[in-house]
Parts: sequence; structure tokens; C-alpha cells
Amino acid sequence: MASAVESTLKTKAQTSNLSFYYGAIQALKNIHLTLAEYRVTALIGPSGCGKTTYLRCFNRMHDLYPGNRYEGQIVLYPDEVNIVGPEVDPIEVRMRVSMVFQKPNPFPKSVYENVAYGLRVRGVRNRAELDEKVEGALRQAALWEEAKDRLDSLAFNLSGGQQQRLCIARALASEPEIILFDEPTSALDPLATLKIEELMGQLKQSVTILIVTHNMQQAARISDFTAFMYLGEVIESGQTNQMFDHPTNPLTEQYVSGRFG
Ligand SMILES: Nc1ncnc2c1ncn2[C@@H]1O[C@H](COP(=O)(O)OP(=O)(O)OP(=O)(O)O)[C@@H](O)[C@H]1O
Repeated sequence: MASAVESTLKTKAQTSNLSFYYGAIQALKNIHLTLAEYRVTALIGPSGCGKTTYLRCFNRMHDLYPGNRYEGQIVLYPDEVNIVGPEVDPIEVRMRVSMVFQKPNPFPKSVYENVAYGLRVRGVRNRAELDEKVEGALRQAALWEEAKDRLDSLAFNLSGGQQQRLCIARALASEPEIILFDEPTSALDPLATLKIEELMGQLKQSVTILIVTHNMQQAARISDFTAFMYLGEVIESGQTNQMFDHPTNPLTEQYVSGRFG
């Protein structure tokens, strides 16, 4: 049951009747899920259940490939825009919803230019403003201290964990409302993983987070809410401690206790 504090939460995004098709293949079936504002929601479930497919609906990444089709709605609040609606420009959606991928994927540019890139695309030209925003994003991504003396160095010279934090800074620079994380630590060592997990705890003060993870301990550590997916459906969702300690669906119970997946 939701606590008194949790009951005051605002909804950031409401998914209703969402189905998704890769051409003739239906990958998501009639999904309903609420994302709470300034909270971390984890998507868990066995390989191929649709976690990444669902995540990618939130920034209309599927629009990059012909034949893909959405049905239903993901309504973003407070303005109640259905971001998978055909009348909504995917570019606009991607300004509001950023994504961080499994493997760090910095651009072949300097540390500074990786973060400044999105700002330049959005028309920021003034050097002082760029400097301020780049520093702000690097600080928010807990990378400033390590990167401030190597802003002009190529991003590939950073460690894997630093590169992933740079990608987070790049995602933050456009001041998104939601950040999507697709298994963001699967390519990182335990220490770099810990840094990213701690960072998410700080980021959720100003942004709503949706994360796909295969790591049950990670989901339990960092998320406030968890949704368990199976064969393209959300089978059960709720507060993370409830989902792990007292799931109501036997499939969820089997999955979180490691008996399948
Ligand atoms: N481009 C595509 N074209 C056709 N089918 C696809 C495509 N991408 C994914 N699928 C199918 O959609 C279903 C969901 O895949 P998805 O990658 O979303 O699952 P997942 O839960 O993220 O899996 P994993 O944990 O292994 O990453 C799978 O059956 C997959 O084969």
C-alpha cells in the first residue's frame, strides 16, 4: 500500500492501452503504467519481454525505422500531451525526454563539445552561457571535478564510467523532464556502477527517471517503483519494496526470487 508521503506524488507520465508493433510483430500489449514525478521507476523482466521496446516509446526512437506503429497513449504531464500521438513531433519529444544507452556512446568530440552539442543544436551561441550550462551539466553528472582540466580532450580518453557520466551530462544539458536509462551500468565495473547509482539518487530531485535493468539488486537499490514485464505486458507494478517482498502475481514472485528469467 502507498505510504502517506507517496500518496502526495504527482504523475509525470501516464501510459494507457499502449501497444507497439515492429511491422507485423506485436512487441507491447495494452500497457498501463504511471510514472511518478521525481522518482525512479525500474522496468524488469526476462529477456525479450519488451523492456527496451517500451523505454524507446518514451522518446519516439522507434520513429527512426519505417513500419513501426504505436497504439494507445503515453500522456506527459502537466500539459497532457500524448507523446506517441502522430501529430506530435518526435524532435519535440526528445527535447523533453533524453536517453542514456547501455554502452557509453560519446561523440568523437571533446568533453566540452559533447555536452555543448545539444545546446548548440537548440540555438545557444553565447560562449558564457554555453560555459555555464556545460559546467552545470557536468556538475550534475558528478563529473566536473574529474573533467574540468580536460574539457578540450577527446571524450574517448575518459574511462568507461566517466564516459557514461559524460553521456548523462549530455542528456542533462537540454534540461529534460524525463531521462531514460537502458541498462546504463551493464558495461561498467562495480565502482563505476556505484557512482552511477548514487548519481541517479541525486538526479531524481530534478528529473523523473525510467530505467531498464537486468540486475535485481540494482532495481531494489535505486528504484522507488518497479514494473515487471512478461511477453510484452506489464504483469504487475508498484512500490519497489512491495514488488520484491510481497508480489501479488506468481510470475513476479518467480522472477524476483530468481526462479526464471
Ligand atoms: N527491430 C525489431 N524488429 C522486430 N522485432 C523486434 C525488434 N526489436 C525487438 N524485437 C522483438 O520485440 C520483443 C521485445 O524485445 P525487447 O528488446 O524490447 O526486449 P527486452 O525485454 O528489452 O529484452 P532484453 O532484456 O534481452 O534486452 C522481442 O521479441 C524482440 O525479438
